[in-house]
Amino acid sequence: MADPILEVISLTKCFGAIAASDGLTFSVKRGTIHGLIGPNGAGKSTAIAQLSGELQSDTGRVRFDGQDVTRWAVDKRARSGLQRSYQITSLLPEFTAEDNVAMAIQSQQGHSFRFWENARKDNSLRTPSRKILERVGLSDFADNPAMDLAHGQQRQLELAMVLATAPSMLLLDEPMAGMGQSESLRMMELLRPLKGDVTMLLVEHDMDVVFALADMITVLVKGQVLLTGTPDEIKNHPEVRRAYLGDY
Ligand SMILES: Nc1ncnc2c1ncn2[C@@H]1O[C@H](COP(=O)(O)OP(=O)(O)OP(=O)(O)O)[C@@H](O)[C@H]1O
Repeated sequence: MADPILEVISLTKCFGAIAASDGLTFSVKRGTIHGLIGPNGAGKSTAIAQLSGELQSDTGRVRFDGQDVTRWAVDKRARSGLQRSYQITSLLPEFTAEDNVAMAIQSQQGHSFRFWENARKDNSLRTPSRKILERVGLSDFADNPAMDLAHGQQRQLELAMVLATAPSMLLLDEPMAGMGQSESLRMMELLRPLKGDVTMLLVEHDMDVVFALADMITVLVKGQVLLTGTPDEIKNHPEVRRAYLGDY
């Protein structure tokens, strides 16, 4: 069995009287897709924000790749390989798909965009950018401005930008949100082969997607872990069915 790349130990975050995360404990094995599911308000987004470093936890610990990252800021966690997916809002709409990826590579290398016109001609950025666009199925759209891409393609571009930073683990908060069925299927087919190279923690409301992709699933209810198990264990667990899945 693969070793855990991420260990979440008694993680807690309160907003006033609400314990959005209440003693979360689970671990994610390296090279797997791990689903994080639960009803609305269960604390999934809060957990993702605590893991990415956007939210400081009240108590508990996060260990990533053998290091205690509990007090690390977002940037430091990202540089160590623990990355949250980009949001469409971080795309530069007037720049081409390739430019957006090249800038993500450049920012990972710690450069500024000051000499962007020169960087655009730089093969050390162009070649990997093209490769990453190919990996997310956007080769034919490399020269299109991001704003001209369809919604699903913009989500593919977000994925390309986060892959440009060479993450070892991705925190994906509803990567299929706002997508139609065919776009969602496409995204699934893009995520699946990344497994192995990139460990993924996947928050997703679409249970078909979660059950198709995840190796293990953690169910949250009211800020607490109800159960961690394989998709079959989760599907067939009476308490999970009662609390969340209903007649799925
Ligand atoms: N910034 C905040 N201030 C106050 N309460 C918050 C804040 N963020 C989250 N909460 C509360 O914490 C609880 C967990 O919210 P969270 O958004 O993490 O749940 P979720 O499982 O992601 O929900 P959803 O599936 O609806 O996105 C909810 O009761 C929510 O109202």
